[in-house]
Amino acid sequence: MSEQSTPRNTEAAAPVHDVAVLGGGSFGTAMAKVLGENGHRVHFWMRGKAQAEEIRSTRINSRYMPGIELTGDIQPTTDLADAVSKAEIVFVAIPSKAFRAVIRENSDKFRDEQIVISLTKGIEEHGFKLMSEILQEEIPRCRTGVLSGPNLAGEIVNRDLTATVIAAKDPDVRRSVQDLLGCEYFRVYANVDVYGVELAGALKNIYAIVAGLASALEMGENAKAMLITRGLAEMSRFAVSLGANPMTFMGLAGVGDLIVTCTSSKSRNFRVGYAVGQGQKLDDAVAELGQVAEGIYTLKLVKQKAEAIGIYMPLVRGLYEILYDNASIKAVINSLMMSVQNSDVEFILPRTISQ
Ligand SMILES: NC(=O)C1=CN([C@@H]2O[C@H](COP(=O)(O)OP(=O)(O)OC[C@H]3O[C@@H](n4cnc5c(N)ncnc54)[C@H](O)[C@@H]3O)[C@@H](O)[C@H]2O)C=CC1
Ligand SMILES: O=C(CO)COP(=O)(O)O
Repeated sequence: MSEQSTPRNTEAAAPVHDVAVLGGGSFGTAMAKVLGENGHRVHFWMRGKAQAEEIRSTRINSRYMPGIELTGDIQPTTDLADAVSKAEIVFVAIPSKAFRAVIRENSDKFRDEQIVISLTKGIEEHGFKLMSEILQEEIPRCRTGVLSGPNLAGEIVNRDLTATVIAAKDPDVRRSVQDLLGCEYFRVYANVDVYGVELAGALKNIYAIVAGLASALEMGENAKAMLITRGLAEMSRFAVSLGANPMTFMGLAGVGDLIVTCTSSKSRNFRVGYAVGQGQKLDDAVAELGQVAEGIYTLKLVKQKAEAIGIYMPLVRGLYEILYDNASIKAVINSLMMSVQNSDVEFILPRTISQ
């Protein structure tokens, strides 16, 4: 049977699997919902007892997904060891700041060869580690992968059509995740460039903040296209210098995720940028959001790293100056517009190094 005609998750074909989702925020909830609707038994771990109790009794996570009913066999729990021990595959949706601590504290709960997939789009502060690297360091006995793509949680829970990417070296890991998550509204494409897929997911958050800022300033549609495209050039330049495959940036985890987060006010990173563009202080914008906007941390780390390894990232530098050095937005824009006019696609025509 050809790939196109293979039925997915038909009632007769789909076996029930035990899976764990770690993290009771927006994205953990969205992925738990997809897995539950696909007929799997979901051990849904979160820190808060009250939150777990609420989901158990009402089937709703009111703080992160108000009004969305979690149907299927989703079992909220605060017992991480129990959730992981029962699961064939574990999905981790813990913000990057807490990711290592949660995995390290519980590293002995994971089994040899167990599949563990990061859903987190961020970078660890010390050592510039991505989440898959943290998994490899903390639980090297496990088989790991990364899921990333244009995946706004608020749309997935409404069953809006969505596609994502599973990146893993091991083909069994890729296939298992495709089988578990794929359904009539959620498609899972595969990639082997784990580093590129993961780095793309973290980097695009920076440009979503830039796009939010531009939107608040009503810069226009041409400016929006310029920012997204130059953001893509900048993030792929950086990622390729660290070993990512440039072609990954043409896929869903690259340009796909960049488009959705740079054009949608459903993106938390976009919303932070928009608020700052309207004159709000960064701290106030983040506090008002009440959810994680990974880009504000990623920005600092990427700026430092880019300077350390000599990668030209004018949008990163400009946004950093606005958010952290109180630079005037107008002055930053002017300096970006008046910098040396350079190559469009530097994989075709190398940039002239004169800025
Ligand atoms: N929401 C979205 O649309 C998407 C989010 N992601 C990524 O998923 C990751 C998680 O984000 P969201 O769920 O959206 O964030 P969120 O802000 O909605 O929720 C964060 C969750 O993490 C929990 N948490 C924080 N520190 C913890 C700790 N020490 N131990 C246990 N739990 C802890 C919080 O209690 C909360 O349940 C982020 O890296 C984000 O970039 C990826 C794709 C889409
Ligand atoms: O990663 C996301 C969509 O793919 C979600 O973006 P935000 O974290 O900005 O909401």
